[in-house]
Amino acid sequence: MSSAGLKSAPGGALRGIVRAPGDKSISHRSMILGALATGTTTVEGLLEGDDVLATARAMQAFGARVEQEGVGRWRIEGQGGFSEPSDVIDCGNAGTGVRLIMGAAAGFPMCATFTGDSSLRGRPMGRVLDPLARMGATWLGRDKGRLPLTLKGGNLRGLNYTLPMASAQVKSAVLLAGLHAEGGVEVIEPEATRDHTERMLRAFGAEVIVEDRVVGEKTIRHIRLPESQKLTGTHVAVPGDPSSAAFPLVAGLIVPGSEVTVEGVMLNELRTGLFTTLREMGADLVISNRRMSSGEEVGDITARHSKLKGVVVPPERAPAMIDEYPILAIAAAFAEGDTVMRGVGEMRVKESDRIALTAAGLEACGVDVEEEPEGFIVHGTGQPPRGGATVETHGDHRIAMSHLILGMAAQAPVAVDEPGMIATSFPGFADLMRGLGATLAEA
Ligand SMILES: O=C(O)C1=C[C@@H](OP(=O)(O)O)[C@@H](O)[C@H](O)C1
Ligand SMILES: C=C(OP(=O)(O)O)C(=O)O
Repeated sequence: MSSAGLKSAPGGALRGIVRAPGDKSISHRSMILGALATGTTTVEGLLEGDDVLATARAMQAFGARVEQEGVGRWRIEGQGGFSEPSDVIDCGNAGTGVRLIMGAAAGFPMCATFTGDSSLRGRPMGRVLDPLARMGATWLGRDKGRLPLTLKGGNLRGLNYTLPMASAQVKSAVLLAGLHAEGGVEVIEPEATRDHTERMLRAFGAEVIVEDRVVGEKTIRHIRLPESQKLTGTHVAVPGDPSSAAFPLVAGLIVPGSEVTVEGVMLNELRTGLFTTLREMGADLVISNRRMSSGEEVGDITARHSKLKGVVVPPERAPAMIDEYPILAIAAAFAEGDTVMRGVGEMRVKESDRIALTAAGLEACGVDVEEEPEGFIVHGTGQPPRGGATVETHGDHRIAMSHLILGMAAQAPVAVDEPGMIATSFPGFADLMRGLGATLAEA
């Protein structure tokens, strides 16, 4: 990892056609389900980011054979289950990796010790450990369920679990544990979250029953996994990541004269809240070439420089864009009027406290931001912000990329520390942006 910072500078229009990197959520899941399944799983378009590579190593440690066959092309020989690892499982920076793997591992009668980098060791794991403990798993670790911790699984009982927070990671951990629980599991979602685990379980041959029940004004989703599901290896084509596509697309919207197309972006509506919001702000975003790929809709998205206006983002949209608020806040800094983002308390427990760091980064760049306990408001003036700051990222890839995009259209360059962390989700970010014409240099 480079210790130098990275700096972006305002320059000419951004133009070109690029491919979105593979979706991180689906990439993790393809490794984990491939290892749990019996037989061969082949993956194309895998995101070879640090988070997913940590999950690949973990799957090897649990007994699967995992091999890279070419760029983005991987083969996993699953053993139909996990065997006890002989060393600590280090999930690096990945909340998705460790939470889903703990869920999967809980199904087997063995001990596994998990850790991660300093950011991951600070993130709450109780949200996964609580339902797993109710199913009969035990764990030993620090107060509040922070990593490192040791989990002992096996002989799980079924569970009917209402998610206390909108979290696809918690839902997925319960479903994966449920593969080996007597009576199966049911997860009840007060707010629907990304459904990649459900879709992929089906693709591997499991029965997953999803029912939407209307209760008053709300629709509550019930996801049931009956007991004794068998997974069989399959082929997974990983679609492009909308969370990564967001960066070049917002750059296209805020840099004058730009036209940027990102091809092959997944359009699952539980992931595309950002694009809906940007359109409400007046963004010229056009989706073309809609098609299906491995059970997910994908399309090409073109962004042209646009005059944006502030909006109130409906809080119920948060699960469909939870990782995209930092880059939305950058777009909001160029918009005229207030952009109100509420109901996003979950942002505080990501790789960093993303509400605090987005607000601090924008303020350092001359933008007026109001922070609230569970949200924030960006007061845009319709003019490019001043920029001219070095932004602290606390090792958060999305905070780093967001502020580098800001620097491409601000009045003065913007630098970020720890740019190496960008490789957790978007290893080719700097080169891809340079290919579009952006000015990015070591700082
Ligand atoms: O399930 C997933 O792949 C993810 C779920 C989200 O986390 P939560 O489940 O904590 O909301 C998201 O922030 C993360 O980047 C990926
Ligand atoms: C929150 C994120 O990932 P994770 O929870 O997997 O670390 C993210 O990629 O923005």
